[in-house]
Amino acid sequence: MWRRVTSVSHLTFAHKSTVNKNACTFKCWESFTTEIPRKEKTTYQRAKTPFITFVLGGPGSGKGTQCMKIVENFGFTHLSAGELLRREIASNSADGIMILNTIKEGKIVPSELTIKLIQKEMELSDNYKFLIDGFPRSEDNRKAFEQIFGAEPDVVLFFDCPEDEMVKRVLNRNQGRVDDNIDTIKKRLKVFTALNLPVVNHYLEKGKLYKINGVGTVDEIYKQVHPVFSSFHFEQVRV
Ligand SMILES: Nc1ncnc2c1ncn2[C@@H]1O[C@H](COP(=O)(O)OP(=O)(O)OP(=O)(O)O)[C@@H](O)[C@H]1O
Ligand SMILES: O=c1ccn([C@@H]2O[C@H](COP(=O)(O)O)[C@@H](O)[C@H]2O)c(=O)[nH]1
Ligand SMILES: [Mg+2]
Repeated sequence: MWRRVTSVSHLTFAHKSTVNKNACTFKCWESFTTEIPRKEKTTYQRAKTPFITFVLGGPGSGKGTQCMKIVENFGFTHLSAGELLRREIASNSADGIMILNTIKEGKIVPSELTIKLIQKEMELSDNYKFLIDGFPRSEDNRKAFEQIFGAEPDVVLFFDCPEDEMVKRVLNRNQGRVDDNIDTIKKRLKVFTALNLPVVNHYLEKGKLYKINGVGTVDEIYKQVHPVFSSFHFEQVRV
């Protein structure tokens, strides 16, 4: 069993690629001063450091669907940024109307607001493995996250899917989302190309990107995803 601490203003992430080591002010885990080599046989649970995965891809590329399978197999906590924003709208928060209008337009909510919601969920969680789905959506999002958390992600998954397939899936989704209509989808695709692809390229250049072919059945796609996480030797929930 590992120990949690309640205040971390004096602590830092024991993270390989820390950007701003003193920026982490949220409740997290006792950190080690020695660096943990990636993919060694030691489990990350013993390492007690947050393991952060960004899950990227266009609208309808299958991020949420694959996240469910990763949770099931590797015990991650799934944080969908879009879902957190929709929850904020539903709770009639002060920012609700602004978030709703932004989502209807397929635009991006200010970074600090989204990061605040993600940070709150991470604080509430006892887990150390996080899937952050649909974030960062822009270079501004990415830089703000790295500044505030003082850390970069360990893994970035990118679901690569043709636009016509993504449009088809979103229009068939049937979950009553205000942005699942052809007008908003077109806007979201433009925003994805203009603002999200630069983030994908950034992590490609950093060697952190795992590009997954997002076409095929859910299980066929997951076959590409599973080895990404098994290579880290987590204590698996289910094989
Ligand atoms: N491989 C697949 N083949 C066919 N349909 C799929 C596949 N993966 C997911 N879907 C379906 O496509 C729709 C979109 O998938 P999902 O919600 O996982 O995408 P997403 O990337 O999270 O989208 P968004 O960014 O809009 O939240 C869902 O209805 C889902 O059931
Ligand atoms: O980091 C984020 C994530 C999402 N948004 C807004 O929400 C919608 C829906 O997001 P999904 O990931 O598809 O659920 C997205 O189009 C953005 O408008 C955001 O602003 N920032
Ligand atoms: Mg989703």
